[in-house]
Amino acid sequence: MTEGSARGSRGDGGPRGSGEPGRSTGSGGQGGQGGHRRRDDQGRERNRGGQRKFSGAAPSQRTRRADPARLVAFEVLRAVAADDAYANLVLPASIRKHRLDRRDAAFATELTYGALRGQGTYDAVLARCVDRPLDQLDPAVLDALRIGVHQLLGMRVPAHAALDQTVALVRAVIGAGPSSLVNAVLRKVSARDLQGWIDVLVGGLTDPVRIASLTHSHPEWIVRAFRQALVAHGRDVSELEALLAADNAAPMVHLVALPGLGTLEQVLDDGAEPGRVAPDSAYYSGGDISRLPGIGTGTIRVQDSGSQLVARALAAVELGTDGRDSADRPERWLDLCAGPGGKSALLSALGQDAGVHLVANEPVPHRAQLVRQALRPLPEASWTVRVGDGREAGRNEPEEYDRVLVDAPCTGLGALRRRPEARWRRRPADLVELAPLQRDLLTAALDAVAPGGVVAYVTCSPHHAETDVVVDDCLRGRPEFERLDAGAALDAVSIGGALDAGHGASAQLWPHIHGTDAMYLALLRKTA
Ligand SMILES: C[S@@+](CC[C@H](N)C(=O)[O-])C[C@H]1O[C@@H](n2cnc3c(N)ncnc32)[C@H](O)[C@@H]1O
Repeated sequence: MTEGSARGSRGDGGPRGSGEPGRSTGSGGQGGQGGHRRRDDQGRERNRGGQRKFSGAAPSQRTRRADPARLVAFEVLRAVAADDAYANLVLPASIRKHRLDRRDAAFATELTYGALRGQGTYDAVLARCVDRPLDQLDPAVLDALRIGVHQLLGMRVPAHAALDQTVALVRAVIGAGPSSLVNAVLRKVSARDLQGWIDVLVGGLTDPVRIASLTHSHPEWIVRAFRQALVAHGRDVSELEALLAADNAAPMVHLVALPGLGTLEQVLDDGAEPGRVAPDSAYYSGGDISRLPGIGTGTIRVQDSGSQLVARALAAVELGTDGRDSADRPERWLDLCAGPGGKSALLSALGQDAGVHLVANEPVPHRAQLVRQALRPLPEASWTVRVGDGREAGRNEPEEYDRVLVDAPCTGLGALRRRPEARWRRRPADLVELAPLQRDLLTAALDAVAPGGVVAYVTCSPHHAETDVVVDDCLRGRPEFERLDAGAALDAVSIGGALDAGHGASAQLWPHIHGTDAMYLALLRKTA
């Protein structure tokens, strides 16, 4: 597991002056002696001077005041576990509530996301250090332990600080009772580094899936699915390690400037890097994006480069001429599953010069409202947002559209790096539940597309059951559809023009190869 190795390491710079604005002092840490921690702009925590020993004071005698950044991480983990909350929604609110400065916010973010992503490996380590099954622990204590373990193994926070501060957190928010247990367990954990623990966990194992699962903190069924998808798309199975590791690295925020509307100049001046695969894109890791120019007006949007590429591929791919009357009229495009509107906005911007009218369909009213917001920078006459069930599009509007995007509801297994808790929440049963909807939506799109028109079937998941299997099922008995080379279509709209996303019946983007979410694309053209 690579979590935190870059962002969470310590000790690569000198100590800062104690009067520095925004420095978090915490309280009573380091054995209740009032020791200060310092964090740099990335939230890395540093030693004040050399390694210190663990506190001599009994856990029950130590401070009860929790470091606010750790408190934030704890609150988010609790909300995720107890309320099924999404970390990326709860975290910013908790950071605001506790008024963390930029450094503490970075530390809290790394601690929260790292503890969530690493949970599989960390729980396996904890199981070796706790004298009872983990499900017999108070869930709040288990979350506090995970926070402690990530500091020790994923962030390389000095061991004494990780222990003392986690014990302080437990005393403050749970009570003095479990503090001795937490102290004792974390001491045991601190005896090895991450690799040392992984060696212990996988020692004697032979099943490569189990080994990869423990090493890279993914559920085994997901490891198996990734392995199968790599092979299905002609990649070497040895890439699995890199793919899993990519899910554990904190991803950069990807930005897109809507063509004809936004410019990235200022964002790049502000420290963003130019995107490497999608045109008019950038990568940003400088924190709060809301202050970036263009974000407020919606002309620059947060969107993974993979999502950008699949939308661009659909917009650019050649239509068939047979039976189409598009020479006489502007094209009509349909985004069948549009909420929250990221691809709708890019599609509409891409279609402006050709006078395209985009219908963005979304059944959930509040998500449809987000689509309207996303489309706000585009001329109102060029788009329609509709609240409706996409499954009815084929019956209600047969052969109406020239290009149809089916960005299907899916497990999201291709975006695990951006949704730290998702891998533990998803179940194989979700695939079964989503399967009929995915098929119905694609079938509706096949019916709604005009002769010569193209349907893009897209998922942010590489799982075979919701990608190629769905497309194969829906195309059975539909000889009027031809599969286009989706890899070539992606190449044609990418920077450099050679993405290596596969040139078979479908294309697959990968985090470890393309730096994108694992987006799947199939392009299906209706012949006359
Ligand atoms: C993967 S998301 C789409 C993301 C969107 N294309 C974007 O880029 O912002 C799938 C969407 O499908 C919607 N959905 C669920 N059931 C649907 C249905 N029966 N018809 C159409 N859309 C549906 C969900 O509400 C969700 O907004």
